[in-house]
Amino acid sequence: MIEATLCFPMRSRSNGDDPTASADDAPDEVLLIEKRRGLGEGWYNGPGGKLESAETPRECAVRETREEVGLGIDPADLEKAGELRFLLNGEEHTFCHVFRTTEFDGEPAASAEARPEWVPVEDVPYDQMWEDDRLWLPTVLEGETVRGEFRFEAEGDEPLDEAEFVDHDLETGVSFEAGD
Ligand SMILES: COc1nc(N)nc2c1ncn2[C@H]1C[C@H](O)[C@@H](COP(=O)(O)OP(=O)(O)OP(=O)(O)O)O1
Repeated sequence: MIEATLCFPMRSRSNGDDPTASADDAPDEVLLIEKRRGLGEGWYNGPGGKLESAETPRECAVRETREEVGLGIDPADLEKAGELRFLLNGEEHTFCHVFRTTEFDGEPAASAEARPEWVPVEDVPYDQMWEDDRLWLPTVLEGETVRGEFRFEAEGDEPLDEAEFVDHDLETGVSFEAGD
């Protein structure tokens, strides 16, 4: 079983040029990446990746976001937003910790792994993303929490990103342990 993370940096569009903007404006843009290699290549997703040994999920989300798009994040500024279990042919394939943050340093920059893009939350390109994303990501981008199980079926040794999405269970408004 793979343990992995996804991180969704968010900002308010109006905090840029709009003189009437307030720091309290709700975040309405999310930083997505177009994945350039590996699992989910060519699709949009949040920055993220697999945990390295002895790394916590928060440390992984911080490291992957820095490596993929160059943003600096304090682990304490990550808000746990979800836990997703992906099953392939009935076996647990990936357990994914989802984080959201509005606190980060720097400007996103492309890397060998990812091309970053700020996207208004109403324009998230779900037709160019993992099929499960449209079920849980809107809730995460609204500031809520999710816990879900998503089941995929594949022929032979087909990888997860070529498998067929079959069904799911999803719970919203869940609580996570402090520090999770
Ligand atoms: C099955 O549905 C999925 N949906 C979404 N949105 N994201 C998923 C799904 N399955 C896996 N993922 C995420 C989890 C990780 O963030 C990435 C895959 O990461 P990758 O395998 O590329 O891991 P890295 O550590 O970055 O890769 P390297 O080994 O190349 O360093 O997809």
